Amino acid sequence: MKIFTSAQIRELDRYTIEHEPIQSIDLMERAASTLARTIANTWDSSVKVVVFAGPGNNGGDALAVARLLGEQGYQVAVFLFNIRGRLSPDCLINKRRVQECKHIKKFVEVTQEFDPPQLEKGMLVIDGLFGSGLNKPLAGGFASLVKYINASPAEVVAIDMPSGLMSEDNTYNVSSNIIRASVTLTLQQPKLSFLFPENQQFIGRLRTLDIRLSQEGISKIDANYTVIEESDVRPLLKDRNPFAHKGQMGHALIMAGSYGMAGAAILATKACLRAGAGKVTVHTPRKNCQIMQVAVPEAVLQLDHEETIITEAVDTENFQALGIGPGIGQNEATAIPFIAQLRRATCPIVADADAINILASHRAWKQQLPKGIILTPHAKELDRLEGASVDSFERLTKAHQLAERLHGYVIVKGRYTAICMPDGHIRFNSTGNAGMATAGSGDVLTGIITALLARGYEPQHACIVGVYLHGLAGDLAARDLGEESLTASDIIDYLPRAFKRLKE
Ligand SMILES: NC(=O)C1=CN([C@@H]2O[C@H](COP(=O)(O)OP(=O)(O)OC[C@H]3O[C@@H](n4cnc5c(N)ncnc54)[C@H](O)[C@@H]3O)[C@@H](O)[C@H]2O)[C@@H](O)CC1
Ligand SMILES: [K+]
Repeated sequence: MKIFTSAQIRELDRYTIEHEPIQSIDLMERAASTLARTIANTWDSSVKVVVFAGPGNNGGDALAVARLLGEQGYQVAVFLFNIRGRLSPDCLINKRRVQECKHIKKFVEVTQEFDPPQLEKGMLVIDGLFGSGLNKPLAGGFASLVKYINASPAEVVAIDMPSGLMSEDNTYNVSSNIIRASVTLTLQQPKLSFLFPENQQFIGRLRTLDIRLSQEGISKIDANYTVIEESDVRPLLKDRNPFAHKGQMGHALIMAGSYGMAGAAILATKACLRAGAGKVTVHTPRKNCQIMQVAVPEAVLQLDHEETIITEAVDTENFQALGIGPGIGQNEATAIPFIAQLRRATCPIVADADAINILASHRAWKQQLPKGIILTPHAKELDRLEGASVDSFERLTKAHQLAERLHGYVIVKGRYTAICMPDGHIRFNSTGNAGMATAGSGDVLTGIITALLARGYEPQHACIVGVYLHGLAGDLAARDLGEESLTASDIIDYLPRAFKRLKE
């Protein structure tokens, strides 16, 4: 699913109007009837409704919703804010329709002073002040109105977006001047800012309503942001040739673990095997020998000369992929061979966890990373690598600039894991759950992506399939076990089911 910017939403709007064709006022009516139907399915007509409408098309939607609910027997009070004496054409038409509607008993057009209505518990506020046309943070009277609504005990339904929230960049926004909705009914597709954790407090429960904007227009507009869906992943999966032998299924090298962190190596290796690699070799410190042999008998061990840390860079000629970093620590004796290893590797690489921390403390090394490398930081690791960010948008921007600079892939892990491609595209994962916020979950992802690379997936496909499978395995595990008790090992155990589901 594509995520459009506000400029692209306007473009799509115009495309739909021109090519369907449909009058813009009728498109607004279509959106409003879907909104009103959704509201009526959740709240019956005993609820008192207060509608706050702004001067643009978001306000137009809200006025149309007010009329439609009024016609269905809801008691609706409407406040239209027309401070500048200028309404969008469709907002103006809907203002007249509300004024002519005998079911609306209270309609107030606010041009100067505003005497706010009492908002009580059990009332429903419909927020149609601003949507995707907001061009700067709210201030003055609108900011006071937002604070008034937020302080009230009434439930708030936001139309398209919580008013005050920007579709993309909220870095310089003022959070107290943004509506905190209990439900957001967004039109056609979620906005970029909805994917960020710090904005969940404004959005509440999100529902995306299909208002049938032109499918042709949607496919023509090139979106920088997309959300990965199952239908995107299925066609990418490789078949296993019935005549295959293990030598053709990819030989992966995992460089992981230090003494006390053997678990990271075990998880990455197991995940790599479960994600379909034909053979997996693990390079790990000597002291991990026994535990690795017992925990993952399928893997081949390549022991470092050192007892407790990794101190060698090795030949990768016989491997089709290298996964490096989980649990390796940040000892300087590991860091030096680590960068040598990256330079020396002849196969695709996934670098995770301590690999990223080492890069963060050796800034100059970032320039030496091989093209096509896949880095998988979580938010904190990315902050260490690229400097702290004030919010998720800024962090995403840094990640995407890093991917462009490296000609590589930066996977920022989180609720909607973002894969930043070297060409500037960003793909968000839709699978996964809060249960996966648990130690070792990242090591599992490293193992999965390494396996896919070894199997011969293109790096961008390995990233997409990898994050999707990882999240899906977590979701299937959580369905059976619940989120609270989920462990990284459970994600590995459910990988077979995730594959099966995608191959069905
Ligand atoms: N393609 C779609 O998805 C459709 C969108 N529609 C609605 O149209 C909305 C977008 O409408 P508009 O583009 O008219 O934009 P908005 O209604 O979000 O706001 C635009 C108005 O707000 C003013 N404004 C912007 N920032 C302000 C600020 N900080 N303080 C005070 N005033 C400010 C602008 O000058 C303009 O008058 C969507 O959010 C949605 O609700 C629907 O009508 C149907 C189709
Ligand atoms: K709104």
